[in-house]
Amino acid sequence: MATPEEAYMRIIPLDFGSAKSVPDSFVWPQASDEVHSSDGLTIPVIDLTDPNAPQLITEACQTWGILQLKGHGIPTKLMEDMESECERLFSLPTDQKMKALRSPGGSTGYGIVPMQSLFSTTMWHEGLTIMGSAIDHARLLWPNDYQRFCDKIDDYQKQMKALAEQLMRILFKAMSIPVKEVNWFDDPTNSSGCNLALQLNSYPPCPDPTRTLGLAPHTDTSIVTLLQAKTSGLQVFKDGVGWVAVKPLPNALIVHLGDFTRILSNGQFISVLHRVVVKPIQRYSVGYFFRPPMDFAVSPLLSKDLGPEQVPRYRSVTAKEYLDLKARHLEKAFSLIEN
Ligand SMILES: C=C1C[C@]23C[C@H]1CC[C@H]2[C@@]12CCC[C@@](C)(C(=O)O1)[C@H]2[C@@H]3C(=O)O
Ligand SMILES: O=C(O)CCC(=O)C(=O)O
Ligand SMILES: [Fe+2]
Repeated sequence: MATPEEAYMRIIPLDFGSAKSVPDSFVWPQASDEVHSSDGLTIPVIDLTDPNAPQLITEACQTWGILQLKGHGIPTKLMEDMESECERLFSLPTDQKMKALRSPGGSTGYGIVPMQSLFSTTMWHEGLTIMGSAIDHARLLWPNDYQRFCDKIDDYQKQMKALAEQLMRILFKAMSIPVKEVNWFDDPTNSSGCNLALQLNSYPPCPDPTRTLGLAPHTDTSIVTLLQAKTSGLQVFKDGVGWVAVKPLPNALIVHLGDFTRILSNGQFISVLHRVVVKPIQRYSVGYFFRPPMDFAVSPLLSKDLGPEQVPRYRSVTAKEYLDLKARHLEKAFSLIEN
């Protein structure tokens, strides 16, 4: 298994900007799988200010595990600023971006995503992972002009955290789980341990989009992921249907459930399998990963009023244990914790 750095080196010889063709090492045969986009089938769109939002969100989580959210209250200006910060970051010269390279086994930094090291084929993608303050990476990327980036990232994370917590309360209520069951949730001191993460994604223009993939099929290791993207490229897998294209509505946020909610809900909610296809034009996305503290015991929070017959489908694991299983086995991690 290639180390992240070795895997990364498979990308550096290819300066995406000047690629005239897709090298064999980037070829994903499944990239040309048939996808639903013309038959009108798409993911639910819900307005958070709708009085029925909790019910609608719950249904979307049980049937799709993903939805587009309007009325979320995140300032449009802030979302646009994030898009332009992505543009400013990923249009830096490669050798400048390399100064913030994610170190092998490191959890933050520039370059490939952790799951890349599980595949022998390279994804048409570059990213920056941030946990907490972005200052360490920003100082490497822009030695004389890093404050603006850090301020935007801080503001964005603060807003996203508040929205993620609001959604969590809705989901926990739907699972009829008293929020007090997960003390880290309300405990302001502990919430700093929530190991939240921000992932900035760049999918450079691709000369032959049907030959490669931006991100391979995966589920997120989160409770919930809040994603912004201006253009299409995200596809979600729906059982019995196949790949369904997501067409982002202007200023809407894509909310998808991660593995931890599937475990907490004892399989009632879906952790949506998704992938990203690429195009001849540049695409950016920003994902906010809301995750519990590393030492939090993740197990089905069986609600009392769903009756004693509720059998936990998964054994209890700490978030750290599950992350390690996921990093090594990707989707197989679920079968490794099933009772
Ligand atoms: C906070 C996170 C969540 C990460 C790891 C870390 C930073 C980057 C995220 C992704 C993004 C791309 C898919 C994925 C599977 C990957 O390899 O990197 C995600 C992973 C996870 O959701 O497990
Ligand atoms: O770019 C996208 O639309 C999705 C990105 C994603 O799945 C991720 O960052 O985990
Ligand atoms: Fe994802």
